Amino acid sequence: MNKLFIATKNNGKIKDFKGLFAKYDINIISLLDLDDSLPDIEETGDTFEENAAIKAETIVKALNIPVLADDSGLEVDALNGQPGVYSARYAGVEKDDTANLHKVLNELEGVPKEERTARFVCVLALAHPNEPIIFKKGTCEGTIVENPMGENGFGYDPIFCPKGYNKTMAQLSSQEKNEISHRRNAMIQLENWLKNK
Ligand SMILES: O=c1nc[nH]c2c1ncn2[C@H]1C[C@H](O)[C@@H](COP(=O)(O)OP(=O)(O)OP(=O)(O)O)O1
Ligand SMILES: [Mg+2]
Repeated sequence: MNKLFIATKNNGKIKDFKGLFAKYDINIISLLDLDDSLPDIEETGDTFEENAAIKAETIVKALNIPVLADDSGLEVDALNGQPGVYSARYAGVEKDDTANLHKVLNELEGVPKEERTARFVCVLALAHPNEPIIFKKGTCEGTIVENPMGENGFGYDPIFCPKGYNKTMAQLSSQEKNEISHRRNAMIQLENWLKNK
């Protein structure tokens, strides 16, 4: 079976990718499968593309294998696109999903439903040793609800209602999320690019 290394430590992303890659019979491996010999990767970029490139290229250099990386986040229109690239550390502490989503809800207190539009963004970077890196982007439009609902998914899923749905992303099954998500839409772009290469 073919293997693909994804430069992430996020279990939620890994679960999404396992679903998205299932039809290809590709075995997903990630930073969670390595011992702690690699230092933590600092995401110092100002854009999703920069951070995705940092993650992918760091691991290509370390392991000399092809690597896929995902940098993603939530853009809230009433907050001028915040938390954006800072989504994982919006409330200050790195990767505290609950604190992060409550900060968004607090910032949006009193903002009426029609002004609570937002989107998830996912930039995938595919890097090979000695080849140019490629980027593909996917989005998923929706609105921010008033109270967290649902237990599935990760991150901001409990407060994000995808357009055309009456429930949050965390109330969808992982299969349903994978039919509409920003990650899936970026994957479609990547698949099309690889097919026509
Ligand atoms: O499908 C999603 N459903 C809900 N929330 C999501 C999703 N996709 C990204 N997000 C949020 C989580 C985190 O707050 C930030 C990603 O930050 P980001 O740096 O790309 O990922 P991360 O630090 O969790 O893992 P890693 O860098 O090891 O891949 O956006
Ligand atoms: Mg990160």
